[in-house]
Amino acid sequence: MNEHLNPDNEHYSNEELDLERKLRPLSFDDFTGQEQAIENLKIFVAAANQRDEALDHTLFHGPPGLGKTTLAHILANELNVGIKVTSGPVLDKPGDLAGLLTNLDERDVLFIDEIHRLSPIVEEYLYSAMEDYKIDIMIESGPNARTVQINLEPFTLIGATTRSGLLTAPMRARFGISSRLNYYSKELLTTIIQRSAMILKVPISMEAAIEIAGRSRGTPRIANALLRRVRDFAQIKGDGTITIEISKFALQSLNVDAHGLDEMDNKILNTIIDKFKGGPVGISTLATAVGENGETIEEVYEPFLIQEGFIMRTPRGREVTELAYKHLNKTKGPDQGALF
Ligand SMILES: Nc1ncnc2c1ncn2[C@@H]1O[C@H](COP(=O)(O)OP(=O)(O)OP(=O)(O)O)[C@@H](O)[C@H]1O
Ligand SMILES: [Mg+2]
Repeated sequence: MNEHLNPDNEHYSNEELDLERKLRPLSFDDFTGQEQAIENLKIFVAAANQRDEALDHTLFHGPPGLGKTTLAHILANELNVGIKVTSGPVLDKPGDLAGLLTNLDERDVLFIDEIHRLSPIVEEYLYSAMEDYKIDIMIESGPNARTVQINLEPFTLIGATTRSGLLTAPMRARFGISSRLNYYSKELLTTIIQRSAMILKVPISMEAAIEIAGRSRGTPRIANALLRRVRDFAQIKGDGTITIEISKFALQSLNVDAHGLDEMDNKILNTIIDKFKGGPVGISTLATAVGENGETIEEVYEPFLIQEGFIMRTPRGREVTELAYKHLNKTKGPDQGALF
């Protein structure tokens, strides 16, 4: 497994990487939530296994930290095949891709993270590999240079992206299976935190797990990260057990937002309130004001803010709700809301 090719990992310290690996579910049964997606995948995998065929190419899309990479590895495990891991920005020449593809065994998985960031040349090269399991490679150079077509073993490409809107239509069309991951409920995150605590061998009360879950922005990665930090507080300030008191104290010390909103979430809400009187404001205007790409706001930030009831989408743009004012301790100006 070429984990080192995964740029994802750059953001983590060794300790964190190690824990990430330990906490990562390895099978469908270990994986909590995303029920609809999992139920379908189980069927597709069972059918492919029964026919002894490669699983159809599969795309996972959705916000960061919800389990796309985890599911790619689970699929390889459940298919009982090998997996090679790479990512869009790393593959800059068709030759790199050819090397990976020709080393795949029958039914193996090739996982390409951040697949929306493939260069157009590499992407085009991938098309015939996906479609006919064939690629052209250039042999020799100079006057003798020529291309030969070689056959690949049937394989499964698994792509992951936080930005499905940036995938080209031809790329998207080549995935037989496409699965969108959604934010996790507080209940599911509580279960995930309890499972992680068990693996880390740290006792945790039900109340504490619920408290941490509520501050995790619907995201298992954040839930696990908070659990690890709260565990430190329990170890140093308490007797090692994660109680509700320790959790509240730790989360407050860590400045974790009561809803788990991150900096950009809060910036978006603050901007709509302060600069646009609470909205409605169009996505591109908002994007310029917060200095983020409009599509990123739509795919990565907004879904959570809408799900949690901080923002409403109206035909004239985005509007913040009462809950957003309350969350940010702001009051509506006199002329705000008067239009409605
Ligand atoms: N359903 C789940 N149950 C338990 N743990 C989960 C689940 N989904 C994700 N995790 C945990 O959250 C961490 C982050 O998940 P993962 O790396 O798969 O997210 P991702 O969607 O690939 O994120 P990114 O877009 O940033 O690459 C994993 O290490 C795993 O431990
Ligand atoms: Mg990932």
